[in-house]
Amino acid sequence: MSDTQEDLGFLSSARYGKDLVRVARVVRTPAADGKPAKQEVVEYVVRALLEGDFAESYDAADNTRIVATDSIKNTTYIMAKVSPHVMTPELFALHLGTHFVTKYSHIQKAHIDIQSLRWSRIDVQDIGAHPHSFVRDGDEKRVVSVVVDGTSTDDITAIVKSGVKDLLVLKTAGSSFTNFLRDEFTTLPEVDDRIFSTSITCDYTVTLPPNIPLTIDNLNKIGAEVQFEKLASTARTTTLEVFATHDSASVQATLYRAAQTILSRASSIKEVFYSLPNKHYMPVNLKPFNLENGKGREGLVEVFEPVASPSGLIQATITRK
Ligand SMILES: O=c1[nH]c(=O)c2[nH]c(=O)[nH]c2[nH]1
Repeated sequence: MSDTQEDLGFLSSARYGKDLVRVARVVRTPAADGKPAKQEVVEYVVRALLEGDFAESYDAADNTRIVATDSIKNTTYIMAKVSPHVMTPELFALHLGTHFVTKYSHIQKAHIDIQSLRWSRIDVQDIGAHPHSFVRDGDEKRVVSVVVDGTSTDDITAIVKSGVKDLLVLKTAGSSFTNFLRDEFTTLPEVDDRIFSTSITCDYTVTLPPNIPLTIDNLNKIGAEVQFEKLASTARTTTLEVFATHDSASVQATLYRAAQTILSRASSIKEVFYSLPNKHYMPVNLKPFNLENGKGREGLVEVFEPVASPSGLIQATITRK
């Protein structure tokens, strides 16, 4: 199709960048003051997308203001080498995003998403946590989503969301589902005992300190004030604790309780979003084999068929009042 065709639409939004940039960073601390040498590693999957004044690359095939996605990828690797904040994904994302909007005057916003994969230290008998050997500790990822906005002529601003995804949990008691709407479309029996399993996605929105302007030089101060690692640990631990201990009337009610508990434990979190698939475990009918598989309170179900699909999907955002 020719570019001389009449435009019927206008470019109402656009962003571009590099996705799935995989980078691992090792930090080595030599032995000193009687302490043994230690190494740390992070492994990230980064998406960096830019917004700005480059409409002409779409509507006039003019690339002169396009920072190549290849350069965006290179920037990610360079930052992984030079950024003092690389080991904390929120600060690394803020560094990368602030870099793009300050270096290029025609770039207004940077959307930086990072998934941090789990490398946990290997526990060795008689040694404890190994100084430089790690194990992939499950599918769970720590996720960070940062939008750095340099549109204003005043301060640069940012929205920082953090959380987890693919955190798979299951409980074999303490979950029921009763009193739901019944009509001619309903076949689901009420159950006062069931398996509750979900793969947790949680995103919480962090309030950045209003008195510290967002600049690359201020990232240390911002990090010290917000304590992103502590927030991540609070959100994860609280999510798991509430899942384990809440007497669940529904996925909805447990989601709500977990979010409220996070808000009560972390004053710098202003909003919590959860996405919880209800991964169904169906009781297997063993009657054809003259076997009981649960009946009433006395005989609880013992054999289940885990069902991959369909699943329920329960989502909500709880915002601090
Ligand atoms: O916790 C639940 N919430 C629902 O909305 C629902 N719907 C359903 O069929 N089972 C469940 N479980």
